Amino acid sequence: MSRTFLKMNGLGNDFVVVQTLTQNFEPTPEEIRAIAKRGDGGIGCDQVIAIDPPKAEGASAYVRFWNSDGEETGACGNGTRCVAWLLMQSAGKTEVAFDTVAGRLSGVAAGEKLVTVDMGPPRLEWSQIPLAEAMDTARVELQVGPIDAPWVHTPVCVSMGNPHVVFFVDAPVSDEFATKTGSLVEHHPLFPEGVNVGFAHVESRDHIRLKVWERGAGLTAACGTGACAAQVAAVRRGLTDRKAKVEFESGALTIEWRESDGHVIMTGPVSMDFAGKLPEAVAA
Ligand SMILES: N[C@H](CCC[C@H](N)C(=O)O)C(=O)O
Repeated sequence: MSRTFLKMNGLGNDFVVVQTLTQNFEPTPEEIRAIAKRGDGGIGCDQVIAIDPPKAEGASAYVRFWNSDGEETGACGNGTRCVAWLLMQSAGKTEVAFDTVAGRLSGVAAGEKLVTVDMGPPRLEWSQIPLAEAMDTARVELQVGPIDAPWVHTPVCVSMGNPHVVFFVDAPVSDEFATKTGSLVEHHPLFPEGVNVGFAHVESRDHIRLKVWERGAGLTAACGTGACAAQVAAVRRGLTDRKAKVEFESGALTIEWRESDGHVIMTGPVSMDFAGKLPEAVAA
């Protein structure tokens, strides 16, 4: 049975979205890698997303995310905006709720191909990131080898349903630095499930410049959950107000760590690139 897909992106962080109306999409890690591969017969993307039929009352779908390395992840902010937009478009609605591994998310239309998503509350406990039990010191100096790091502070760890570590740096970092450092930290023993690595430069109390090395996907053009994590970390450090623009080289998201309920609200664009059919080999 052939499956169609939609190629979408949020600020250049790109996705192959498979919408299954009946039979759930149950790809193997190899099939995900084959889809995500750029060139050589692959479609090419940072994450693969499955929109499956809902499993619970009140949800329009059950959504899963896989990184290009084939591993499933609990959250994907830019992908969540794209899914919310798709579901609202197909239902002719301006709001939607759907379930993910990390819980129920809700989205509302915020303008032409602009979506606001409630990403839920950040998880800040050691065990929720998760961090390795063995290292229970409050201040963990990540010894990541001889790196001419322009960063200032001990990193801050935040989960948005997926693990993030945020380094505050005193100048925006290069792709080369983010790649060298991010790939070292991604599999550091402090993070038993791996980690997404953000490098945040605080420009002002409502503006952060961010670059993210993503777990299982590498350097991406933008990272929605990374933007949420960076803003939560900056508020915790007293560096930004509750609402800020989090800017990537490809564009910006508005992130608010809402005072009233502690939820993180993300607003940003979605783009539809093209539609296609999955190669037979992975269309099972
Ligand atoms: N690009 C996604 C993040 C994917 C996170 C993934 N790399 C993980 O393993 O958690 C975003 O917009 O939030």
